Amino acid sequence: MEKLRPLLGCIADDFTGATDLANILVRGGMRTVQTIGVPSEDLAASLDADAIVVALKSRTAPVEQAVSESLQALRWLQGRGCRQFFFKYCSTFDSTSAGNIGPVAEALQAALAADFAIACPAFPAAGRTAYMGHLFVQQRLLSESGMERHPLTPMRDPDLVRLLQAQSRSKVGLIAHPDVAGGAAAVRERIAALRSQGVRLAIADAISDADLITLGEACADAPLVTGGSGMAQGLPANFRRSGTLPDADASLLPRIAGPAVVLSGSASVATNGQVAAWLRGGRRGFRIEPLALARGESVVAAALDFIDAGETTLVYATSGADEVRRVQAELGAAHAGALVEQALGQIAARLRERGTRRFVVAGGETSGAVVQALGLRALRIGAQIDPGVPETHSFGAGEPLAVVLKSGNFGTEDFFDKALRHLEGPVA
Ligand SMILES: Nc1ncnc2c1ncn2[C@@H]1O[C@H](COP(=O)(O)OP(=O)(O)O)[C@@H](O)[C@H]1O
Ligand SMILES: O=C(O)[C@@H](O)C(=O)COP(=O)(O)O
Repeated sequence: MEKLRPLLGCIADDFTGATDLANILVRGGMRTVQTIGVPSEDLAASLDADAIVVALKSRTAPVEQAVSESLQALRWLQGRGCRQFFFKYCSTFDSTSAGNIGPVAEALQAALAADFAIACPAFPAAGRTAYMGHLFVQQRLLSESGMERHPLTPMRDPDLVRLLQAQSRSKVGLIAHPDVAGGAAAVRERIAALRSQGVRLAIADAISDADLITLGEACADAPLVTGGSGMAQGLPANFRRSGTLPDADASLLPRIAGPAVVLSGSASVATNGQVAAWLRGGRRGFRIEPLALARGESVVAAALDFIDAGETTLVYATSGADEVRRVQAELGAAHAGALVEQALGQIAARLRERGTRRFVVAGGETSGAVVQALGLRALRIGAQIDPGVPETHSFGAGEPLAVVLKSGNFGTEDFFDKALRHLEGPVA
């Protein structure tokens, strides 16, 4: 088979966010692989894809580190021959108070000699919309959505132009909704006007998928696009229009058989509902107690004893906000998180040795820990299970595994069952 040259090179600031973006690209008909960090050259040879997403863990890293890792990823993607580049951040614009999004976007712009880039975190399918430069989560402004209390990236300003301007050296502008509603030509006109005023980065409004398609079309010739996963929705059509992307189902993956496990270290509201629904259904569950881990009890061994290859087990540290606060007050948030992540990582690695082949993981940080403990290097992206969450298969690191990485906020209440049913699906 002829080897594909990638068209789109993406840099994502976290693992589940990378998977979310890859899912959008696959739905747009682009065969997509996600790499765990910047890959080594030996993996490059097996990366046959229309789009490559390099997953970094740079969202909460110090600014200089986020910039240097993003530039390293860019150089690697340029070396693969990508024609356009996408910087993916969270649909809630998660950035530290020092602000990684502006500096990374500006560094990528400088490296690509791109004097203008759009910035649009909107993802209406997940309830994130941007209007007049203000970001909403469902019906609430970002700063009143709960995100203002996020432990690592508290989002207290919903005015994204002001926020991005505070993070950036260059002038930030706005492509407001009336221009977006006017279609791709109106957006291009607005971009030309902003450029003539010296604006180099502009927040773009979007309240619907149609708006995102318009913005994507307007960015057909842009060397760099930045945004949430939704902003990538319109990009595959550009490649198809230019004749570089054939019509194909990009989501086909063969079936991987073998025992399954669900690992949840996510503390978010959606995951709490999913864990509760699983347990309410009388399904097998093993609770990881961070305080027991801190006391040095053999929690990992107990979990491994409890897990039954015949019946899928949920291993979870997921707890309500009050319980997490109580644990964090005792252990410190970072230590508590590290203990849980390490335990879930160890359990995953041991289960793989015991023959488990299918892993459903909940939580961004948790996914990072599990993927690293399993030594995964790259994932081929399959069909969507729920918005933002596709099935993936590992490759380039031993026998392939079926892996589902669920961002904390994503998925319906029956997500774990749905994901397991999906992995059982017909052989492609
Ligand atoms: N019961 C708990 N007490 C304290 N920390 C926890 C608990 N359960 C999970 N954690 C930690 O909270 C963090 C959750 O982050 P993440 O995995 O990104 O999911 P989410 O962002 O959906 O909450 C992880 O570091 C995890 O180890
Ligand atoms: O854009 C989004 O909302 C997601 O892709 C994402 O990045 C979520 O991050 P986590 O909640 O940390 O998984």
